Amino acid sequence: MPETPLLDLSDVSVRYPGRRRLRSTPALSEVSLDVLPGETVGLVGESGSGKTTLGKAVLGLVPVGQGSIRLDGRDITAASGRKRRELSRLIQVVFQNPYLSFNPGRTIGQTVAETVTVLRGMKAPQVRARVAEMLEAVGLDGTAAARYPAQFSGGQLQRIAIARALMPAPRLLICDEAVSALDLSVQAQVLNLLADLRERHGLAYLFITHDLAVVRHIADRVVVLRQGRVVESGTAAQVCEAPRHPYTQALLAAAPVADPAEQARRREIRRRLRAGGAPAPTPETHAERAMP
Ligand SMILES: Nc1ncnc2c1ncn2[C@@H]1O[C@H](COP(=O)(O)OP(=O)(O)OP(=O)(O)O)[C@@H](O)[C@H]1O
Repeated sequence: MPETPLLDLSDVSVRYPGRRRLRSTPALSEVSLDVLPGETVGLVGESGSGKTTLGKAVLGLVPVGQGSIRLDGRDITAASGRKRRELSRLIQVVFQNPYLSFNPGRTIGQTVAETVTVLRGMKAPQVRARVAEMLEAVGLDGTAAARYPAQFSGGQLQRIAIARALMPAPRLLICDEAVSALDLSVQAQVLNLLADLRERHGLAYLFITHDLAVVRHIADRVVVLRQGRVVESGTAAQVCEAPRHPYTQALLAAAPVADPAEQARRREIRRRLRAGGAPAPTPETHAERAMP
């Protein structure tokens, strides 16, 4: 029997209020995707394609106009109240900018503790022990709890944001451009940390990014969004190395890369796309070479 998806979106459409109904395009149109337990699904697309809106729909932050969202088989499309609080425990999110994710006047320990205090009603000694455990899980020592955000680098703050998200023992982590603000070497460290946490905690990820190199590195499967619609999906290797849809090919060709040979290949792909011909993807992945 096929495994029940942890997250299952079926024909989900979202339209923001205030947009002119007849003339505007919805932010999401009939999007279907699923994430299996312990799986990493990359969601890619250029700016405005609807990636964040999809994450918000899963988190219940925007209303779903049509379609359904199921978590572990339960319909959560319009969950509210107690059910929504339970879901908040199971689905956590890490955002792009670690500097905006923290209150500068609160210690790291206070900030990391927030989710369990709110969601699980834990007592103080349990909370302190769990904070120390989670900080250690992301590679920081216990003294970090007493310090303030300004005393940490961007990469360390993103580790702390991940520790905070792990506090209530979620099953799904939505990473919305979670490594985009970090420079390449720090990015690689955080990606490795996420892969390691997945092994140890059986976490599943919905990994939202505009960066196909990152997705190639971390995802099992990739879904490509364009103007709120899924244009392509498949394994990370297939989508990143032999994309079928011209939009995915263009995304790949636009991704920055340091290697001159790869740059030449990209120029050729762009030239062919402009000329209306089919680009010829090579089996060699530039994405791996782009990662340190
Ligand atoms: N609060 C909002 N009100 C109205 N329209 C919105 C709102 N948020 C997003 N949109 C619109 O919905 C569409 C999808 O936006 P969304 O932020 O989901 O895209 P994205 O792929 O995450 O882009 P980015 O990578 O720039 O964050 C865009 O046309 C955007 O302008």
